[in-house]
Amino acid sequence: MILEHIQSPADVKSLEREQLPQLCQELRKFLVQHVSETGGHLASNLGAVELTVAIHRVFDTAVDRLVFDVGHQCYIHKALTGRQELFSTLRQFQGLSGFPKPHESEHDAFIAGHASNSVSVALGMARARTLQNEDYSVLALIGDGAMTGGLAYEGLNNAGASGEPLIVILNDNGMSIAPNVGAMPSHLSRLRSKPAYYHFKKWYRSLFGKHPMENGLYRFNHRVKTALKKTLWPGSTLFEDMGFTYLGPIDGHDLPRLCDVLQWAQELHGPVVVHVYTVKGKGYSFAEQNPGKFHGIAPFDPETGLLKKEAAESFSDQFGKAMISCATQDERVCAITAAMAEGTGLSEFAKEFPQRFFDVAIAEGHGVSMAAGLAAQGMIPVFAVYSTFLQRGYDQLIHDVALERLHVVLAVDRAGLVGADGETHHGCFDALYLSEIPGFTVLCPASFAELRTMLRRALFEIDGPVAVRYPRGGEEAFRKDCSAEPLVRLREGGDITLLGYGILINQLLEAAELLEAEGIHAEVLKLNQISPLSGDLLYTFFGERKPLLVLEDALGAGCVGQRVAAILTEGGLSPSRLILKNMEKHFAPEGSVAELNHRFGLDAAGVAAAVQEAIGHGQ
Ligand SMILES: Cc1ncc(C[n+]2csc(CCOP(=O)(O)OP(=O)(O)O)c2C)c(N)n1
Ligand SMILES: CC(=O)[C@@H](O)[C@H](O)COP(=O)(O)O
Ligand SMILES: [Mg+2]
Repeated sequence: MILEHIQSPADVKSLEREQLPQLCQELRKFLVQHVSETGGHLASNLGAVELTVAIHRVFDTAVDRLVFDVGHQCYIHKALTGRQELFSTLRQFQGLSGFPKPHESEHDAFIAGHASNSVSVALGMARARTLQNEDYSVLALIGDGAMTGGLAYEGLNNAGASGEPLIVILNDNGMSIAPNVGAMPSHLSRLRSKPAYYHFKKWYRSLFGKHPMENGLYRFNHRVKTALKKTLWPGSTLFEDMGFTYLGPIDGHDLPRLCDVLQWAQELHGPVVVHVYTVKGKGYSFAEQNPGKFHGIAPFDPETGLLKKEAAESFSDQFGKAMISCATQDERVCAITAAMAEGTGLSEFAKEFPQRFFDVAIAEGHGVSMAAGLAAQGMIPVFAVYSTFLQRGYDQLIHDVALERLHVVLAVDRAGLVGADGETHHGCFDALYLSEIPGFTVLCPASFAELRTMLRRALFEIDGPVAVRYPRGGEEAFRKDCSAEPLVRLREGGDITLLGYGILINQLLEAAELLEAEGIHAEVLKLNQISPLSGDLLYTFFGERKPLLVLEDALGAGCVGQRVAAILTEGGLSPSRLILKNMEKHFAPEGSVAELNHRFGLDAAGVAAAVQEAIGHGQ
């Protein structure tokens, strides 16, 4: 066994070249074994094994800066940088994160989770290095999916022209989570089919010995050749036009070649794109055959590739079905996804209504603006998007949608705590930022039936922009009936009001039971619409002044609880005591949703304890 002796990248460097294929084989086995137990992002990591080993052979990530894009492909890097023994805790509460985390290791240069920012971050680091007169390499490792995001082009545009030494490694496997879409993937696939130029470059370079950049003639020729090529050769790549030296395409599973090319890229001492093509899921047949399923997978049996526990029906599944029914009824209904068709439950819709389904790639801002355009011309666009990724479209929501009160519907999936993906992926902001935008109606179903009803209301009854926000996963214990009213009383009680929205209502109902056993009678109110909040409606429910607890899996500042309390105070009905149970100013880490709710005191026990502390037993 080689892998068990790898404690740091220095151990990778000290291996003989002949030992490297075995290391790669062991790494793949290690990945499959661990991810099958914990769940995680398997396919992308399997495809990046040789590439990561090559990076550690050529660079020193304790000094050189390796910026991962998205970061879901960092597992091999973690295994090679002293974190192998933590893999049994991968993506668990207080365990090893599934994404790069600078606080975990000096080898993790930057945090990651959201796509397409790596080139910008790397350019910032490269500029800092130059300003500080230091000498190290900066690398951005970006996939072809992440390369469809607009932010990547802002970075490339700036980096290519800057002349800063910076290496962008483009790991092109033809896949986002699903097959990649759009013009850029087509450009890349054309490049993949034309490796001849790279071979010529390689041969020409070999004429100048081991370190051609040290040869003045080579350096001069390189500059002349680049200039001539830009002027005369119309087939140059987008990257070259942007000011990068383009090296590729290179077989990303050919380790010796990868090492040579990375060395070469380092010596070029300018903006370089290394275009590597890989196979997503490489080396594990189930993942190679079905890279989408193994992109991010729950625990599975490594022998059969089957999930250990079949996933229960989710809000996303229900949303997908409801969308088919709405689109059947009304030809104006369209669906938009930003590379998350499967995750948002839209795969069947895409098959049934291919003309009215738009995958815009990893481009949430564009998705919002395109929805605005569709709405402006009389269609009913529904943009299904994870809460966390919608953050990328905040300006477009205000500028392109809200100012003209366009009827754009947002299906905000993964609202609230999401679990194992951790701080970069929780949807703890949308309830605040959507409610802030004038004219937005924000609906919060707590059951499948409510999701169906609210989606219909959003599409066919409510004017202007509407968001329907619902959580990751399935229904909980809440009574599965459905209420369309903006505010509903679920339980009577004279000692305190417990107010919540979405599935957190389950914790409130459970807390009310716990409190009842202690002799505290809690009323439970459920907000179905968190914006706009009607004073008149609130006043009818809060006629009698008593303590109020508001439960939210959102940040504290600007939360619904604060807004409700302000409205009540304005109406002279301020609660006798206000208890806001939310995440205050904390980013939640990874962990199961139940563990995280417990950590922040948002579970039934936490709510009951807060009530008891605030109003005591003697009520
Ligand atoms: C802004 C943003 N939108 C969506 C996602 C969800 N997402 C995570 S990985 C991924 C596909 C990335 O494809 P690629 O960069 O090619 O990496 P691969 O998985 O193929 O290695 C998507 C859409 C995200 N992380 N960030
Ligand atoms: C890395 C990434 O951003 C996605 O793969 C994300 O992890 C998907 O999350 P779900 O598992 O909730 O679909
Ligand atoms: Mg890809």
